[in-house]
Parts: sequence; C-alpha cells; structure tokens
Amino acid sequence: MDGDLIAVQDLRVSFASDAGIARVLDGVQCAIRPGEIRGLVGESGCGKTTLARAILGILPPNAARIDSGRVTFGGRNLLDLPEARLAAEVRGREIAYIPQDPSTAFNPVFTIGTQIADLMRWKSPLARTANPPTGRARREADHARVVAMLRQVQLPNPEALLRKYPHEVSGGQRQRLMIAMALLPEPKLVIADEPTTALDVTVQAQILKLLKGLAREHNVAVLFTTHDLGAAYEICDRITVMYAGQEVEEAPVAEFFNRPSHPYTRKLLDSLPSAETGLRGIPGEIPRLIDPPPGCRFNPRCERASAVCLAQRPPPEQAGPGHVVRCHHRLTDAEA
Ligand SMILES: Nc1ncnc2c1ncn2[C@@H]1O[C@H](COP(=O)(O)OP(=O)(O)OP(=O)(O)O)[C@@H](O)[C@H]1O
Repeated sequence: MDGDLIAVQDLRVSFASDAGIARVLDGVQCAIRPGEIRGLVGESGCGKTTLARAILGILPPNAARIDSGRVTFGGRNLLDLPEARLAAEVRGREIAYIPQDPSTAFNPVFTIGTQIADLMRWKSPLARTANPPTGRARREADHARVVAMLRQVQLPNPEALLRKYPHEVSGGQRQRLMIAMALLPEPKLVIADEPTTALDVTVQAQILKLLKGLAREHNVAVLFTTHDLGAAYEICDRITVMYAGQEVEEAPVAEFFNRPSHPYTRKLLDSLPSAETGLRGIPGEIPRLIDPPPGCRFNPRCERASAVCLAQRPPPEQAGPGHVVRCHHRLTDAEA
C-alpha cells in the first residue's frame, strides 16, 4: 500500500533438513507504516524470527531458501539487493536489529566504547551528510552523539560505561546498550526480536517502556516479535498474529484484544492466565512444517474448520479499519 515503510508480500521460506523440507513461511503478507510499533505474535516456532531474518537478509545461507516473495523498502525489493549493498546501505543503518540475547551481540574482548566507536565508523549518520567532518572532528562528534544516546537510554555515567567490557554490565544495561546502538545510525525501522526474553520481569517492563518512548521520539517504526501478549499490549500500535508460518490476523491493538476475528487469536487470548480460569493451553499441537496441513494451517486444531479450510488458504478480508483476517469462518462480533 502507498505510504507503507516496508511491505512483505507473499513471502515463502523453506529450510532443508535431514527429515525433509520445512515450509516455514507460507505466503506471508505484512506491511508496516512509518513510525508504527508493530507486534508480531505467535507460539514458538511459528516463524517470527525467520520473518525478521528474511527482512534483514540474515537467514542461514546453507539451510534456508527464499522460494518467493518481495520485501519492498524504500522502493527496492530487499530480496533482490546484492549482499554488499544490503550490508552497506540497509542492515544496521536504515533497518536496525535488536537480538533476543544481547550477550551474544557483543565481542567479549573489546570494551563497549571500542565496539560502539566501530559501529559509528561505518554507520554514523554523519557519514551521510553532505560535508561530513573527518578525522578527530568526526570522532569527537560521533562520541558526543554516543554519550547523548546513552543518556537517552537512561544509562548513568556513560563515559565510565564506555570503558567497561560487556561482562561488566548487567543484562538490562546490555539491552539498553543494544537499543542505543540500534538507534544511533538513525534507522527508519528497528526489528526487535523478543528483546526482553532474557531479562527478568521488572526489567522487561522498563526496557519496553523505554523502547516505545524512544521509537516515538525518533519517529522510528518497530517490528517487535514476541510470544508475550502482555508485552505486545504494552507497546504496540498494531499486532499481526502468525500461526505455523502463515499470518492469520492483523488488527489495531485495542481491536485485537476486544474484537479478535480469527479463532486462533481467540484461543491465544483465552490462553492468557486469569484468576478465574487459571492457565489454559490451546488443545492440539503445532503442525510439523515438513508436511503441514493444507489450506489454513490451523484447521486441525480449529472447531470451526470445514472442507474449504483444507482446500484453500483463506484470502485476506477486511474485518474493520486496519483489521484484516484470513479465515473462512471468522468470528462474529458477538462471538469475539
Ligand atoms: N536453521 C534452521 N534450520 C532448520 N529449521 C529451522 C532453522 N531455523 C528455524 N527453523 C525452523 O523454522 C521454524 C520457525 O522458527 P522461528 O525461529 O522462525 O520461529 P519463532 O516463531 O521465532 O520461534 P521462537 O519464538 O521459539 O523464537 C521452526 O519450525 C524451526 O524449527
């Protein structure tokens, strides 16, 4: 759609393994507007990380294959862009990445300051200005940006922190550093892949609040993958639900929680623990992606499934403003 920052269209990705070919993304559609915070939710193994990695061009080269699709960003199809251009122009610059576990993102043998200086050497926004300063002037200007950004992510005493090694700071501080490093190149999109999974609950909430505040302040869009619906509720404008490699529903956050249209979304919401119901799982199992169910992949677990659900994947249908659902038997308002 016109005005989208990024549009993933009909993306199909498969992984080769000894057991056969797993069709991990099956015709995924997902478009994000500038400045929007988008949640990508679904159970473990539904393909969230694979979608994030496909956008960034960092799928494992020997195992993964892109079978079809487009990722349109800035008028280009990122899937067609040569790796050298993707690395130089897009990844870590226009699209930044915050990984699940920040401890693996740092090199343990260099100080944090050295690693951030290295990032700025390649990805500083100053390098993109008409007459960038050079030599010492550039280093000093970049350093001032780094210190200001560390203050924005609420890391106290930035100068001392830059002299530390990654193991000398806490997990929460490392994740704040990752957010700072993602924002320093002034990207248009940040892909945050389960960014708080490795942290304890109170720190998680602080980091999510920080990420949301900074994304708004810098007008950066965020693709936030999570299996935690509570976290998605806290920070997202819109939510896309994936099931076994297919996106099934997309809705503005209030609509998502109040008026879900897809039976799977309903079950996901019902599986949230509450005082009345306790913990409830979703009956049945996630399908094997080597021989997935035909049509709508949720059909074996869906009480509403009929012959058409096995014959054809439902096309996207409008269920409200900005609300799209793929279901042959979607819930009515009364059932939602
Ligand atoms: N390198 C790989 N080789 C083979 N299969 C893979 C590989 N990476 C992922 N897969 C498979 O792709 C499917 C989707 O995995 P993915 O990590 O994208 O899911 P996810 O929704 O991000 O899960 P999680 O929430 O656990 O991170 C899974 O079935 C997984 O086993």
